[in-house]
Amino acid sequence: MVPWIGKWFSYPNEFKKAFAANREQQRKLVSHLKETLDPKMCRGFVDAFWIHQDNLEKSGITTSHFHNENLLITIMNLFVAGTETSARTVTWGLFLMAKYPKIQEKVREELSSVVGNRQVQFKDRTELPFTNAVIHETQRLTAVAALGLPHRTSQDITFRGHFIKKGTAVYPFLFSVLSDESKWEKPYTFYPEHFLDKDGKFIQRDAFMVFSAGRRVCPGANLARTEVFIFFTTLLQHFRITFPPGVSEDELLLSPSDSLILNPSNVKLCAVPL
Ligand code: HEM
Repeated sequence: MVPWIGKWFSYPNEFKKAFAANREQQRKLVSHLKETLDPKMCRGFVDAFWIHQDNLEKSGITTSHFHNENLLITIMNLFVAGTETSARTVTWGLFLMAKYPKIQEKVREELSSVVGNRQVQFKDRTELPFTNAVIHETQRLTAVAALGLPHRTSQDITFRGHFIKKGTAVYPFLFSVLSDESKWEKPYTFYPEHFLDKDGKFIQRDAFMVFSAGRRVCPGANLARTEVFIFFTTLLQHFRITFPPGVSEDELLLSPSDSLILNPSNVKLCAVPL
């Protein structure tokens, strides 16, 4: 189902090297922030972490989770989980707008009639059902985090007739629910109508699980929804997204490049100012 995943295991050294380089980059960033820390002026998450750690140490608590290793890993998690996912969702959205110019025009018309020339705000979403449906459909079809993250079974369990031993790593393969033929009218087609009722009103769908579900559902989902909505709509307000000259719409394939967070292959798009 996901043949590219084999490559991750074929090149473990490449993976380890990339991880080590990333870690070194974050370490430098954190050291710089520590050197320039002013406890009276908190600049963000890392400063808040240091200040809290310092307070705990001053009160004699040395066994908390606020230690350097946790800080580094948390920052790496936030960068990986919080930037690639949202950025690639917007990239896919623009890619699909180039591939489906009539849908792009319909989004722009809705934006123009509801928002006009002012800056889009997240609360406008309720008045923009078609645009909202296009963004949801982009996320459904392209499933940037198709594989979810690994979980581990906390006990022996039999699931749909399959015995799974305690401690087994399991992946919530989200692409399966996002393309389930019993849930979606046209699972493999870009079809914003999946999220619209017959009167053109936006509808939520239970099978829309791009952020996974349950206790480990993506904690950044609300931030991601806001970011994706604001970036996508603002770009479409100001630019027409087209293919580069000489590239036909058929050449823009929906198959993603090999990666844990799925990205369109070899995309080059033009943003023409309006
Ligand atoms: C379109 C954007 C995003 C998508 C599609 C997405 C999707 C996901 C998915 C599928 C998971 C795995 C959940 C599971 O284990 O079952 C996850 C986990 C996570 N996401 Fe997101 N995410 C997005 C944006 C963000 C943002 C903006 C942040 C934070 C700034 C974030 C932070 C995290 C973290 C920290 C986890 C791990 C949670 C844990 O291990 O319990 N994500 N995300």
